[in-house]
Amino acid sequence: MAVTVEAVKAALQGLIDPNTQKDYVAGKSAKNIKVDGDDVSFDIELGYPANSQIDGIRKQVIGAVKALPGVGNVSANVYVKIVSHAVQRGLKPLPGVKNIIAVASGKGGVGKSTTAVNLALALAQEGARVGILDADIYGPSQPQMLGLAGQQPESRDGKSMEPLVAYGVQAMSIGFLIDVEMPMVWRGPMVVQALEQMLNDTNWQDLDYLVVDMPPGTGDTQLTLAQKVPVTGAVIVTTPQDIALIDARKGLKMFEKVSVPIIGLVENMSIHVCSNCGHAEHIFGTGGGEAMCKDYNVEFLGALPLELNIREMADSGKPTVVGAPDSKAADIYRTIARRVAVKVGETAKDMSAKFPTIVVQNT
Ligand SMILES: Nc1ncnc2c1ncn2[C@@H]1O[C@H](COP(=O)(O)OP(=O)(O)OP(=O)(O)O)[C@@H](O)[C@H]1O
Repeated sequence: MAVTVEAVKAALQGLIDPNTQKDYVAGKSAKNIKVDGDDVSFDIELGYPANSQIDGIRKQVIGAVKALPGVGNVSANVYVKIVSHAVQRGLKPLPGVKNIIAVASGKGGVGKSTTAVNLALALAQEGARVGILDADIYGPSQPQMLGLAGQQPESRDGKSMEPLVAYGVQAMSIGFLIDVEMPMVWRGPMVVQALEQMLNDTNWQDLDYLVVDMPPGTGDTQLTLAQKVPVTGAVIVTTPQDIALIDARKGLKMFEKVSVPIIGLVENMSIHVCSNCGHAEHIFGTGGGEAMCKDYNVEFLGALPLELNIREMADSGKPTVVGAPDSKAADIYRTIARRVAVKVGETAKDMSAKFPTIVVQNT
């Protein structure tokens, strides 16, 4: 029986992409299906970085098509194409940056910066071009966590700045631009201007994702930033205790108010496993993050344990994803990163480049 394009399509329709949970036809990944005699070739386009996934997906799709009666050689070109997605109405995406992901928290100290850096590193490990912008005015910690402490960005033309680079991730920090010893009342008003400068005057090199480590909280400064930074979506980090969750809710509402889609929630310091006896304790309570996600119809991206190693590695300039890539925690960060990328891929695409600028002239 001769093989047909329809039969190949049906076979791909019967397979679920393990990351998007959609079949390859409904998810618009299957392209260019060609049948030449017995031989079949097709493309599978993934909208998220997938270094660790490509081989598995190639085997999965080739296996299913090979099982069709009458099929000879099967070749599948599985590749990644990350596109730019829409930002808040009235804002323009940044040139050279396809997607900005804000990492925020309702209150300080919940592990937002640690989550942001591991998220950026995990996206880079999966093959994406990634930058991190440290806008955490209360404690800019990205230079330390990336082993860049003491370094300063260079300017080649006296106007724009070159990002520093660590582990393949381009980095810029508000700590480079303002005196963090200065009292907060003076720093506050400078934050918005400094952030705009970092966004616009950094020579970001062709980024798929720019992760922005936002200042914690839901005050005026945070609201202004949420309005001014052209983001694709926001990730909220919280710990499971009630008091942090109340603040996380406020964070979620703040982004909703300014029409920024919520990518999901990360629960940090979820459980503590004693490194001596292995006993597991929910120090900050349990189930709060997931319950909140159900209430607000937001994706629960994952939960990180409270683990000495996570803090030590971040402090030493080699966060878990690069410092202990084979650890369980690194695996959780990578899973969260993949979910974030898939979720970004599902938001509305940026069409601004497709429309001509319309100028109304009185003649
Ligand atoms: N899962 C974890 N296990 C152990 N320590 C952690 C974990 N996550 C973060 N930490 C540590 O907790 C401290 C606070 O984390 P971090 O700076 O990421 O929080 P933050 O929410 O960004 O705080 P702020 O916004 O106030 O700067 C850091 O010392 C960090 O190393």
